[in-house]
Amino acid sequence: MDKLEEISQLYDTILILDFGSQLTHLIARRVRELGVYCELLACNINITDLKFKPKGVILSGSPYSVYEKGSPHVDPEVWKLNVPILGICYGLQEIAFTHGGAVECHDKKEFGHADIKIVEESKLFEGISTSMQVWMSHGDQITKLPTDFRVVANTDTAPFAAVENVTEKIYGIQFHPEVTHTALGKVLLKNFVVGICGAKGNWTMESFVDKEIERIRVMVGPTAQVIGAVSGGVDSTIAASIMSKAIGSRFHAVLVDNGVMRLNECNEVKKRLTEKLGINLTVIDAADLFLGRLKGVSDPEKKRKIIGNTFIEVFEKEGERIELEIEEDIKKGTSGNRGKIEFLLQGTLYPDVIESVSFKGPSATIKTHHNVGGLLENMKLKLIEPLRELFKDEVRAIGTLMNIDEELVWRHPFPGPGIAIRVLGEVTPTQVEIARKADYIYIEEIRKAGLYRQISQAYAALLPVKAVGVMGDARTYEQVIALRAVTTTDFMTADWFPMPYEILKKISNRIINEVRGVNRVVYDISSKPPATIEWE
Ligand SMILES: Nc1ncnc2c1ncn2[C@@H]1O[C@H](COP(=O)(O)OP(=O)(O)OP(=O)(O)O)[C@@H](O)[C@H]1O
Ligand SMILES: O=c1[nH]c(=O)c2[nH+]cn([C@@H]3O[C@H](COP(=O)(O)O)[C@@H](O)[C@H]3O)c2[nH]1
Ligand SMILES: NC(=O)CC[C@H](N)C(=O)O
Ligand SMILES: [Mg+2]
Repeated sequence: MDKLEEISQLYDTILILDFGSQLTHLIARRVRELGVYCELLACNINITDLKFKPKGVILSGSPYSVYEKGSPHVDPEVWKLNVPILGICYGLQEIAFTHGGAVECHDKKEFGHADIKIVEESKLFEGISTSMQVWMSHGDQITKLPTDFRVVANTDTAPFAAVENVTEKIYGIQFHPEVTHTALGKVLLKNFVVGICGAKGNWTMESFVDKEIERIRVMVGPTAQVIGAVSGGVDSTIAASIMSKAIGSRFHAVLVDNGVMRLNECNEVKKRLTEKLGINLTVIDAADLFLGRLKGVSDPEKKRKIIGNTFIEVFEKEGERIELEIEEDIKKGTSGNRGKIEFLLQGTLYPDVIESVSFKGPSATIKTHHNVGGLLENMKLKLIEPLRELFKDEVRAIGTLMNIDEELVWRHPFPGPGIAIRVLGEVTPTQVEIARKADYIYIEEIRKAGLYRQISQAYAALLPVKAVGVMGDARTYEQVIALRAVTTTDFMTADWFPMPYEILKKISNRIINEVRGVNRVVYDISSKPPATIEWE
């Protein structure tokens, strides 16, 4: 493999092994916040398959019990890596269980806040006084410490709240430093990652962009070409800018108009990408194809699958068209340094990757994200995903660094299946038009009120119900628009936004007056979970 192919070969990397805890991605967030690069992989990977030598390893928590049949365990090779290892909760229990200690279900469970007493000096607790408030979530406990380990901290109910074997460089804590409820959790993680592992905090977005451009150039080589799925969303736009900087006109950006984009979206995206970013974007009008296939379909999952598959089809066709064009040029000798299309660019982010690394396979399917990753299996193109290792806020930081318009960088995410999953029930051109107009007014008013940046995502959905109203003294029997606005950092959980009444009043008035077919507007006050951000 080329030396530049893996980001993990360029930065000091902490390896996080995931045992399936809901909190594992937070460990990754916290380590990245320290400026240290980390990768999250399934707990049962073969250590010999690792493409890099980590500076340290963190073992996550888990819903399982180490002693239960079928519970997940690490490849024992991990203990021979000779780098520091930190076990968190289940991770600690895994250390005890595999090193001759004992773990049992305990009648005193600890959920929530606890105070630990630090009873021994330890590098892990450097800069932290003799006690610390932590957040616990466990029902099992170590009942026998392996030999050569010592207790560093305890609580009234957990005698082994923190343990270590300094010679073997193995550390374990029963509490969760990755959650903000453990106030000094970040200090502890820094002590481990920087102090004990010696990882350099050189994971900055400046260095990332330069190295990524260089990595892409090496990967693509001097003549190959790249086709890119670009939606105008922040992820694919920034991926496209990086690609364009790396290989210039050998990059072909393609936007598919699937007939369920927002009002004026395709034109605006084309304008923005061409004028502001110098990216050559082809818009393919496939609206009729998509809407034709969606006719008569009201099941949300079916809609998503139809759209996902049609995306692939349209994309492949466009790839073939560009290929033919290039072949002609090659025959005529006018291709310059243009070779064949060998790569496909996508705006995939790390959360998408994380969802598929769990040791027990992807978590329960709640929604099939129209995932262009599905292209992988039967495509001859190799994938390039420059942002695959990044979280959304890191992508936004890159956008700011690259001087990309603030408006674009802070754009609310827009799902690939677009308005089709915001028109509940059957998607017809008329229904799409109603939702589109209402959405436009909604977002316009949010912007006017200066609230756009405070909200993480907002949109209007069209409900498949009719309600009675009275307009101009006449009875109406029309549809209902639901307004959704949420705040969130990671889009995995979200709160509904407390929209000021005055603004709601204005929006409701405008939608009912300006959008034919709507006589009621409601505001969605459900958080995620139990609801989700999109209605379908
Ligand atoms: N209409 C489209 N045309 C071409 N590619 C698309 C389209 N919609 C989505 N994609 C592709 O699917 C990927 C995933 O979509 P997603 O909405 O998650 O990301 P995004 O649109 O780049 O950013 P954002 O999350 O901010 O909307 C995009 O990065 C892009 O590669
Ligand atoms: O590109 C996408 N393709 C999809 O199929 C898709 N489904 C949901 N989303 C976006 O994901 C975030 C979480 O949405 P949910 O709470 O509805 O699952 C929100 O930001 C949603 O807009 C999608 N994005
Ligand atoms: N949060 C965890 O890792 C819990 C580990 C184990 N399931 C317990 O209850 O103790
Ligand atoms: Mg999008």
